[in-house]
Parts: sequence; structure tokens; C-alpha cells
Amino acid sequence: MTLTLPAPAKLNLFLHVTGRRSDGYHTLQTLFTLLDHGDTLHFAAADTLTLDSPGVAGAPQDNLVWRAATRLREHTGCQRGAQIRVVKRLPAGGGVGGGSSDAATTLLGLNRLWSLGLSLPELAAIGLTLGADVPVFVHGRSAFAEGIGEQLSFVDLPPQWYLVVHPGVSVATAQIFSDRELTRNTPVSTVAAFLEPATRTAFRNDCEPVARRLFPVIDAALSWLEKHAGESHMTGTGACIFAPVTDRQHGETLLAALPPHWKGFVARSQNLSPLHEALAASHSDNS
Ligand SMILES: C[C@@](CO)(OP(=O)(O)O)[C@H](O)COP(=O)(O)OP(=O)(O)OC[C@H]1O[C@@H](n2ccc(N)nc2=O)[C@H](O)[C@@H]1O
Ligand SMILES: Nc1ncnc2c1ncn2[C@@H]1O[C@H](COP(=O)(O)OP(=O)(O)O)[C@@H](O)[C@H]1O
Repeated sequence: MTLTLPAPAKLNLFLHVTGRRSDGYHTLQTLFTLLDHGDTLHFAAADTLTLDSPGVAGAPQDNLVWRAATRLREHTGCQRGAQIRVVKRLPAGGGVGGGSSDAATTLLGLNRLWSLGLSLPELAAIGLTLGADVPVFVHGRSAFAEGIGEQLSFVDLPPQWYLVVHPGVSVATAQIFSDRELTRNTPVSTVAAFLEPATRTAFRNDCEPVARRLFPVIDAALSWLEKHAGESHMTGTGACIFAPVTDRQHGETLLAALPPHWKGFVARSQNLSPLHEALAASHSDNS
């Protein structure tokens, strides 16, 4: 049996840091939307576990795909293997959640390949041990997140096209959260206030001023995008920035005008993850 599944990108439409817990982790309020652009993972049944993941730096056993697969085997006692191949499109340390999304796709893909029958909440709980953003990709729905990002309330957002720009630097999440100047006391708000046009300008990404100061290229890219596309934000702890655009054509026109040292992509938001759509389609193919 083989399976080919997407690992979509996410955007944090806003990100407020509301406090810091005694273990050092920060409490957040953030709105996740999923995009129709991302990595692709190929799974094939095999006797042993192997991973081919070109373009991801570091030791293979640190790859979140490998860690998700071994964590799933430990959790279930399953001894089966798989050949996994990752086609990487999302920039690592880009704030678009590529590694977390790869991990979630691995959990759902192997759950199917190995016929484990774990529920989404069970897979999300395993995912949370790998990273704060994995559960939202496991559930595969746009969501308002609180706590350290694991308390999810699913929301339906109007579909929207975005231009996403990668300024060419990789940002370590811990570097932003350890910065002395990070705003850590944004008042707690509600998702309803974000969805209400009259109050929406009050929302922002608290990590953005820190990232702009530490990485001048993020500052330059945001200034470029604000000038050419209007309202623009950083996603997560960076480095990618994004702006809503009217349609694909509008996004492609701006993309073509980007300074040559920056890359980007145009994508549309989806309330249901492309991963869940693909799993549903492959289920009906195999039944
Ligand atoms: C803040 C977000 C928003 O999407 O940023 P991005 O990583 O997407 O840019 C994520 O939730 C990040 O999740 P993730 O990237 O999985 O972070 P983790 O590996 O769990 O944490 C890396 C480090 O960042 C710090 N950290 C992370 C999350 C958090 N809520 N508070 C923190 O203080 C901790 O020092 C932690 O050791
Ligand atoms: N499959 C993977 N894809 C991308 N990064 C990975 C992967 N596995 C491990 N990593 C590590 O996780 C870090 C965060 O990756 P990623 O989720 O892409 O960033 P972000 O959370 O900023 O969107 C990377 O810098 C990299 O060291």
C-alpha cells in the first residue's frame, strides 16, 4: 500500500503573548489558518522504517517526521515499517509550520498505513509532545488557540488569498521568546473581536517588533510588503511575512515584483486541511 499526502502551511493571522508560565513557556492567543500550499509526503509499507528528506538540515533522527513515526511506534507498540519520502517546499524556521505539519501528516499517514485506528484527539496528544503547533495540523481546521497553543477552538474563516514572502533567514522560535523586549502582557481578548471588522485592527503579532529588530531583512521585507500590498504581518515567530491579496493573479503580480533575493508563494486559505481532504479521498479509493 502507498499513500501520498500533503503537509500544508499555516499562518498565524495574529499572535498575542499574554503571559509566561512558571516553566518558561509563554501563553498565547493566536488564530491559525491553513493554506493550500505545503510539503508532500510519500509513504510506502515496508519491513523497516526509512526516511528520505532532502533539504532538512540536521541529523535524520532529529527530523520531525522520524520523531513522529518513532513516537507513534512507541505509543502503540506497532513494529511495522514504512519508507517515507518528503518533498520539502516550506522554509524551515519560516513560521509557516512546515516541520510541525510534516509531523502531523506522518502521524495521520502512518495511522492509516498501519491500520492503527487512533482518533484525532489521541494523535493530537502524541503530536503535542513533538511541538506546540502539531495538534492544529492533526485536527486540520482553522482554529483559535490559547494556552501554549494547544487549547483549540475551531472557527470557520472566509476563504482568502495570501502572498507569503520568505526573506531568506531562519528564525529560531526560542530566540524570539527569550528576548528581553518581547511584549508579554497583551490583554486577553476573544476571537469574536478579531472577526469583527470594527475591532480587528487592534490585533497584531507581538513577536514582530522583536524579529524586525533582530533580523533587519525581516524589517525590510515587511516595509516592502506594506508599501506594495497594504496590511501585512509576520506569521508565528517569523521569518515569513504575509499580506491578503484579492486573488491569485494579484498575488502572482506582486510575487513577480519581489526583489530577487526574496522568495514567496501565493496560496488560498482553507477551513479544512488539504491533508484531511486527501485522506478522505484515499479512503474512498481503497474502499
Ligand atoms: C509561537 C509559534 C506560533 O505558531 O511559533 P512558530 O514556531 O510557528 O513560528 C509556535 O506555537 C511555536 O511552536 P513550536 O515551534 O512547536 O515551538 P516549540 O518547539 O514547542 O518551542 C521552542 C521554544 O520556544 C519557546 N516557546 C515556545 C512556545 C511557547 N508558547 N512559548 C515559548 O516560550 C520555548 O523556549 C521552547 O523551548
Ligand atoms: N521535517 C522538517 N521540516 C522542517 N524543519 C524540521 C523538520 N524536522 C525538524 N525540523 C527542525 O524544526 C525547526 C522548525 O521548523 P519549522 O516547523 O519548519 O519552523 P516554524 O515552526 O518556524 O514554522 C527547523 O529549524 C528544523 O531544525
